[in-house]
Amino acid sequence: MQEKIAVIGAGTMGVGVSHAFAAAGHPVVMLDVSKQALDRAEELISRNIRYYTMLGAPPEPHPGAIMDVITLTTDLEDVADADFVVENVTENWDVKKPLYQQLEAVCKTETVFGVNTSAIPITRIAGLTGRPEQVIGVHFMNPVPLKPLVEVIHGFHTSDETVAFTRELIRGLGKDSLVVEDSPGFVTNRVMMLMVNEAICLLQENVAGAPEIDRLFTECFGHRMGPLATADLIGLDTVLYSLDVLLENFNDPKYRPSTLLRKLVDAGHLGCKSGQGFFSYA
Ligand SMILES: NC(=O)c1ccc[n+]([C@@H]2O[C@H](COP(=O)([O-])OP(=O)(O)OC[C@H]3O[C@@H](n4cnc5c(N)ncnc54)[C@H](O)[C@@H]3O)[C@@H](O)[C@H]2O)c1
Repeated sequence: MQEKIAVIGAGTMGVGVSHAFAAAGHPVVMLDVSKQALDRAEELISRNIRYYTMLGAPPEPHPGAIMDVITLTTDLEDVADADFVVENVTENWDVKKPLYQQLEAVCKTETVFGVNTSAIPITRIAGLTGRPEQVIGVHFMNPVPLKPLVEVIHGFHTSDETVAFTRELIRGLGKDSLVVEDSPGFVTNRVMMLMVNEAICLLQENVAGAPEIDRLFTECFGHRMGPLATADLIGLDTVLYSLDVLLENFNDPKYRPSTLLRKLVDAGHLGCKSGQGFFSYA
């Protein structure tokens, strides 16, 4: 019997994480506070299945197999018996904090909490629960079904059993994992968010246009995507929240988000998920 997975948050990451666990045969409960987000998630997963298979993800065993094992809900009681929670809600302490207090109250004592955050320290989140040894960072990359490696973050209290259990689950998805110690932004986003923010500053200063900035990275450095397209894929609100977390934690002005980034988020230009960011997505 495959472990039951609870995926909290049905946005950009929740969609991909649910897809990956369901494709590996796990029963998945996907929870969001927004019924609209759940409807959109269902539509996106169904649409992504054929697309990701074309790009190299394992095919569905039979049509409908992936959605068949995903239950959509807005009721937290439905995740009570999950073996593993992957939390993917908005990158904001005021949103995550009450959620962990609720999860702690509702989930069985054995449940392991996997935190899919871009930058918030895992030890800080673990401190919201009465089971800090069962809290671990699982930094999945977007789009989850196509990315071969997961950055796993070892919190101050995370136990060896929790690390082993989590890595085994990730192996079952056909992915590898790499364990790093807890620090804001971990390895990936401490570097990547700075690069993305600096690219936005260049655009703001009219040093070059968005296509030109990205082209220099794809064609000169061989990056698969430029920093601005990467920001659009992540979500500009998530980039902004992550920079705010890095700035708050390190108290170093090098993480100060560009004013253009803040303006675009205020304007509702959030990247791929809203249809418009630095580039347009029909
Ligand atoms: N976007 C990326 O590329 C990426 C990559 C790795 C990690 N992350 C992290 O994953 C998390 C989610 O990011 P995202 O891009 O999917 O965000 P998103 O804005 O696309 O989705 C967040 C979802 O969480 C839901 N939500 C908010 N509060 C909730 C609650 N209390 N209970 C249940 N659902 C709730 C929202 O309704 C929304 O559907 C963030 O912490 C982010 O930093 C994002």
